[in-house]
Amino acid sequence: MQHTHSRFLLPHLCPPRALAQQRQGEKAHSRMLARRLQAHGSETLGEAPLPLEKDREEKPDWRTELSGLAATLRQDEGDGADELPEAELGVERAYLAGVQLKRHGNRDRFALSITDSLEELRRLAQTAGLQVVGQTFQALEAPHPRTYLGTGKLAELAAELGELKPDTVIFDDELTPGQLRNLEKQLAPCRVADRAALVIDIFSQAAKTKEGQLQVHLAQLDYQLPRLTRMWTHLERQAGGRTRGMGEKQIEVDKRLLRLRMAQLRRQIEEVRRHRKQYRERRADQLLPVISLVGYTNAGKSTLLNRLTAAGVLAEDKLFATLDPTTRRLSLPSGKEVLLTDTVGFIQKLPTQLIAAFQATLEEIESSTLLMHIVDVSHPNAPAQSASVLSVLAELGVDHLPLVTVWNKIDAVAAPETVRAVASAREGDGTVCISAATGEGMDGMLTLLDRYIATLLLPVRCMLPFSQGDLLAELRSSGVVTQLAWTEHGTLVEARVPPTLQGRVAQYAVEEEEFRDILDTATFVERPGAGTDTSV
Ligand SMILES: Nc1nc2c(ncn2[C@@H]2O[C@H](COP(=O)(O)OP(=O)(O)OP(=O)(O)O)[C@@H](O)[C@H]2O)c(=O)[nH]1
Ligand SMILES: [Mg+2]
Repeated sequence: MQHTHSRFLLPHLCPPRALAQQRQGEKAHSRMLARRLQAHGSETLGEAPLPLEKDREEKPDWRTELSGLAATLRQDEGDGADELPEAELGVERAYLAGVQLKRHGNRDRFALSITDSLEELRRLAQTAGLQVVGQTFQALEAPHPRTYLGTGKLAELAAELGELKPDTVIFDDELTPGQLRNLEKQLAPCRVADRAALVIDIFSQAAKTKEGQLQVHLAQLDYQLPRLTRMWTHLERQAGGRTRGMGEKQIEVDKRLLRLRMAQLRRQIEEVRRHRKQYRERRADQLLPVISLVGYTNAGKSTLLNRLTAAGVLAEDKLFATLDPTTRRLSLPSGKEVLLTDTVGFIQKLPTQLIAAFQATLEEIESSTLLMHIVDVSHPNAPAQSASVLSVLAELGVDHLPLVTVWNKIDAVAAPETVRAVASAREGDGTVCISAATGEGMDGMLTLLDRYIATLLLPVRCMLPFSQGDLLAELRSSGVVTQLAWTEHGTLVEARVPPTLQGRVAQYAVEEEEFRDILDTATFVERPGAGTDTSV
């Protein structure tokens, strides 16, 4: 069961393999020391010493050193080269394979072309630290149910793999457990992985918070559960098929253990969430409207959060740079304060295990007042990326939330004027064009947010006792107060407020008619001006 404890699904990042790499490294280091000793005329040439922990601490990048050493050894001594192939030094070579669907239904009008999808897979592979050595695809009505590719194409692929000798072949779609088993048999010794495992591994590398790590671990186990059988085929091979029963029994035991572990993880996630929620509820700014930044991975969500709030979130040209949500306060031009949340990016063919595992994080999105859909308009596949974000939002059941579309990276498009014209002609309020990198378009975008937020707030009319001064202050800060009057019984308020605040003033609510009556007799009345200013 060691595979279930590993942090990664792809073999290149598994601890056992890392260990093997380390051992290889140590051997090489020993050989280097031995050769140095030889060069310096020492007589001690027996068992060369292993590098001490201390040595390694002083040279944190000992692998880089080893790569150089491996090259030297290859030149110097033929035998050394066999023991230190590139893969053993941390660079795993991968080959990519995909299927181009011959017929797209209307739903897939915006689906990525196979070349673009493979290009994206290449970027994913690189993000995971793999070196891509080649790629291929086949046009099919649908992936072959047993082998993903057709028989002829598979033979071709096997021959190509024989030539290029990559460590792993990665398929562009999630393979069924059956496809995975068959492909492993036919493509051995090359290992077989799929897009889902790759994305889950990248998430695993990126998760920083406890909750994020638990969620990724859950996704890994969920992915492994139906695929467990393959881990035990060696038992059957060893005994020429006679121990078949034993292997199967073991699988059952493993599956049960895995399910138990998953249940435990779910409980832990729930626990962490409860803590976070309690903490959040104690924060006063919980009552502010929440705007969530959603969008395709690498669209520029974190860059925008950083520009607007100096959040200092890591933003880089890398897929899935952000995994754990970050929230910051933001003042809109009207003076209204909102919370802006940066979320995990989406990708086409998002593994279902991840959607399930990230349900907790995505509930954050669910409780948003407004979504801001950030699109990298400079990307050649922007329409396809947009469409897949919208379909993931629908899959998550949050497509009912109001959404503002923001076309980012306008600085990087060839014809910005044309793009701007298309944007402003779009339905509804149009689409704002910005550059999170240069700051262009920020004012227009913030004004639009102000307008949206004002319309999204719910109307309330209430009579607050004088003892509820704090609540009145909250109404002013997170809502838009439209009328205010002082009476001998308390403060009469008409305002538009975020849904969270509406519940809290409900007990002081007054009907419109009653409101008018009290207003007529009020001693002092203020009309701050609807929707424009809250500084009453
Ligand atoms: N030219 C240009 N580049 C930008 C702009 N905004 C972001 N970028 C770059 O795009 C890359 C991705 O930006 P991020 O902010 O990390 O993107 P993200 O949406 O948070 O990505 P994930 O967290 O990976 O989902 C970085 O290299 C940014 O510097 C922009 O307006 N113009
Ligand atoms: Mg990010």
